[in-house]
Amino acid sequence: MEQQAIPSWFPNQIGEKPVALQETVVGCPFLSDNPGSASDTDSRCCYTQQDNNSGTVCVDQGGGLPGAAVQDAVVVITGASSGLGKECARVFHAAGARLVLCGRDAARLQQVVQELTASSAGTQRQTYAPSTVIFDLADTDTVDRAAEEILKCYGQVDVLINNAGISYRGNILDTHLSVQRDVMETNYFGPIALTQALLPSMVRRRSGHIVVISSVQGKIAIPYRSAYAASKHATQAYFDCLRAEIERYGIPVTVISPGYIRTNLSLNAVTGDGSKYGVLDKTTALGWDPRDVAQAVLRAVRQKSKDVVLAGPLPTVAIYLRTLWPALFFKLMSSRDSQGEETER
Ligand SMILES: NC(=O)C1=CN([C@@H]2O[C@H](COP(=O)(O)OP(=O)(O)OC[C@H]3O[C@@H](n4cnc5c(N)ncnc54)[C@H](OP(=O)(O)O)[C@@H]3O)[C@@H](O)[C@H]2O)C=CC1
Ligand SMILES: CCCCCCCCCCCCCCCC(=O)OCC(=O)COP(=O)(O)O
Repeated sequence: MEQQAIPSWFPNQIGEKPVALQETVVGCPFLSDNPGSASDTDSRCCYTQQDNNSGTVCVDQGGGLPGAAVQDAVVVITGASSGLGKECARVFHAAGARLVLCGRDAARLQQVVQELTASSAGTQRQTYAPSTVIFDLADTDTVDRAAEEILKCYGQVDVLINNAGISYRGNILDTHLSVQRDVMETNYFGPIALTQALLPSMVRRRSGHIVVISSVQGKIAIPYRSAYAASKHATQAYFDCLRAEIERYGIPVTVISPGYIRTNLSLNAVTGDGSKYGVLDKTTALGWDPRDVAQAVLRAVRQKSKDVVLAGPLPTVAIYLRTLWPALFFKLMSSRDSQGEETER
């Protein structure tokens, strides 16, 4: 089994085009038609997800399903200063949520608040000026204080969206252990600390919803992403445990695992010595439009989805392969390694 040769026709490309840009559309036929159309009412995106009740994999065609109300809900979004977090802020704000936006940079968050407030002018729906709470998720000691501040904003949290995160580029041999630890602090310990700090108030109210933005790399591990993939695998595991433990309180847990998204993630990634990578990778530049991913997050919240994978056909097959034919998956990953890091960009 381990020695199996890879057929020459086998897809061998890690940075495949996302669904939105693919000719053969599997995930979301409407994304490529409407790059600028992301809006609260445009819920045609279809994607693979775990059905809320049966837990079976289904393709959600959107529309029609009864959903949880977002109007007036208190929604906390970490990493709201840029990328997916900022777009989530836009769609939840437009849907009438009372937002608490979190990040490390007060000025950038204030800029988001101003943009959202300006965008509300003339809209019919009741919208709210967002609040902000500034803290560093990697400094878990400050997270309890931040959670108190968050709770003070509206006295409750209805939806916590753990979105903030950082990526990594490097080979394990040259990576300092401190870098592995730092990525875990931001991507894993920070979000779980915040979740655990806010959870008791949700349990007391028998109400709330925990969402985490993981990644396809929470389901499969690819070369040169050890710190990132490990942090996302840990995230998946923790929130799967949490889902089972808190279902009895009526608090759903949603894990969202996107493929590449067009954001600053690769620019902000850290390398093996802790320095900034600073490159906009091709895979990132050609990734999903963050507005469309934010719409999918809104839908997942409304539908109380348990597990949503937003990925094109190759990553989707890779996820199944990892479980059903691991030897072939490992062979493919080693073949990526032998071609060098360039293949992941
Ligand atoms: N882009 C992609 O291809 C994919 C992204 N994801 C996930 O999406 C999420 C959002 O990333 P994305 O928008 O792409 O990337 P960005 O780099 O654009 O945004 C990351 C956000 O996280 C915040 N952040 C980073 N470190 C910390 C910290 N220590 N404390 C508090 N906030 C922090 C940043 O805020 P600031 O620096 O202002 O403090 C920023 O708002 C991440 O969890 C990422 O893993 C998942 C799959 C694919
Ligand atoms: C019979 C057909 C078999 C096809 C199997 C081919 C296997 C191809 C491997 C595909 C790997 C896809 C990796 C996708 C990674 C991804 O989408 O990551 C999302 C991120 O979080 C991006 O973060 P990064 O920092 O890595 O940019």
